[in-house]
Amino acid sequence: MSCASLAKGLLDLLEARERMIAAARPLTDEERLPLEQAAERVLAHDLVAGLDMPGIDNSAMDGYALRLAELSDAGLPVLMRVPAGAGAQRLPEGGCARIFTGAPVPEGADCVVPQERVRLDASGRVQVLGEARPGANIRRRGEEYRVGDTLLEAGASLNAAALAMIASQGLAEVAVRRRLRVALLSTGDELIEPGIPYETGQVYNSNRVMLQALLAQAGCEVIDLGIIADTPAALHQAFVTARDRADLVICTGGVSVGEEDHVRPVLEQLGGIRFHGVAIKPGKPFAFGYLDDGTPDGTPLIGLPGNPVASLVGWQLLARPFVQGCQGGEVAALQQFAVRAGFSRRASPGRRELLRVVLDWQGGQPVALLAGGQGSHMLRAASQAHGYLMMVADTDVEEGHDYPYLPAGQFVG
Ligand SMILES: Nc1nc2c(c(=O)[nH]1)N[C@H]1C(S)=C(S)[C@@H](COP(=O)(O)OP(=O)(O)OC[C@H]3O[C@@H](n4cnc5c(N)ncnc54)[C@H](O)[C@@H]3O)O[C@H]1N2
Ligand code: MOO
Repeated sequence: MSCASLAKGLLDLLEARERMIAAARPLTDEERLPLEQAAERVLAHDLVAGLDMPGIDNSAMDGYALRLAELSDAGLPVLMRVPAGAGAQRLPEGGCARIFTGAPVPEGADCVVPQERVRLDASGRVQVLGEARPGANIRRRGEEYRVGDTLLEAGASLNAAALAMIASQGLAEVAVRRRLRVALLSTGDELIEPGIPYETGQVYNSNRVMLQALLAQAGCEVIDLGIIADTPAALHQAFVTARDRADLVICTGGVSVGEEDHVRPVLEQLGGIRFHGVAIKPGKPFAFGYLDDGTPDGTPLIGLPGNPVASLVGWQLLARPFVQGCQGGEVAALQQFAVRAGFSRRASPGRRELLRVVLDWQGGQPVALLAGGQGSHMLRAASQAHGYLMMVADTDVEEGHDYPYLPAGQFVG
């Protein structure tokens, strides 16, 4: 989208995202962890294979290992039994071996025939039914990778399969990047914590638990500073405390333009703003800057809007890639593909709107339907959406036309 069509003073979403990614300075501190504590952490160094995989030629099936050249109508006697875990052995001439999945293929054998494809005659000799091919059902030593190969690159996120692969190398520990320490604070005198009796005009703090969950999913250590009073002095004090304890400060609310919105002026006093305002709906009053001298040597601060869905979108599209970059992880490009809209909707002037939608499969094709109310305070649709249908600023959605769809799954973790 050209900048000319953006609402005045607002950055385009993709430019703001690029700026956040470029601003991230990867943490260099690392720690060694037992594998059972390393799930979803970021690998600190390339992982190089110390063992061939598989380590031996082994059977992929329960069956019989044999020499193809010795097969005849007379069948082969079973001369040995090789369970998984057995040591190296040689197949005697003129016979075959009973073998099990994962067991070492005895030297000399060039094929494993699954037990379903043999018949044992009255004397217990093995007759192969159908054709047997050289090398069939033998998993060769090193066929997946060899000693010295790079298995994972530094920055990889340790998912369950990655942890299993590290374990399969015989390693009990792994070096990972230290968790990013994030100070989290909510502003707003109307806010009360869940569990407290409600009085008219008050608002339960829903951003706090949402961001705690999102930060935990992203592998951060959360320093929760709770609700801060809506005064410049209280916010000033909270930012100083946060700055001294954390690598990054995230606050929600008070980031718009009213006289009750103190985030921007206090950030300007204590450091400097890099940008404020992104041409998206929800999520417009997103702010990014640094405490201390306002340069990247200071502590970064992200101001998310108070409206809960605006806060969620600001996290997913802008704050999360910054956090991933700071953790030394990979920041994937936004995943999107075209999906048909099952509704029509008027455009927002000057902002891309991210509609919370569910996919309905109609005749094998996905069709996007609104997941519910689209106000930036409406959590119900956000909690049920499968993803976002991204509208172009100033362009209406017309039912039956295709639009970019961003699956929500890409924002998890
Ligand atoms: N004159 C203008 N007014 C507003 C503009 C604007 O450009 N000009 N922008 C609007 C947009 S867009 C948004 S988004 C909001 C964001 O405002 P703030 O970030 O300053 O947030 P608050 O005013 O503090 O709160 C907005 C809304 O969200 C509720 N809230 C705040 N914190 C929480 C929380 N932790 N949990 C649940 N709900 C929260 C708060 O009660 C308000 O209802 O500004 C528009 N206004
Ligand atoms: O950008 Mo705000 O999030 O529309 O409500």
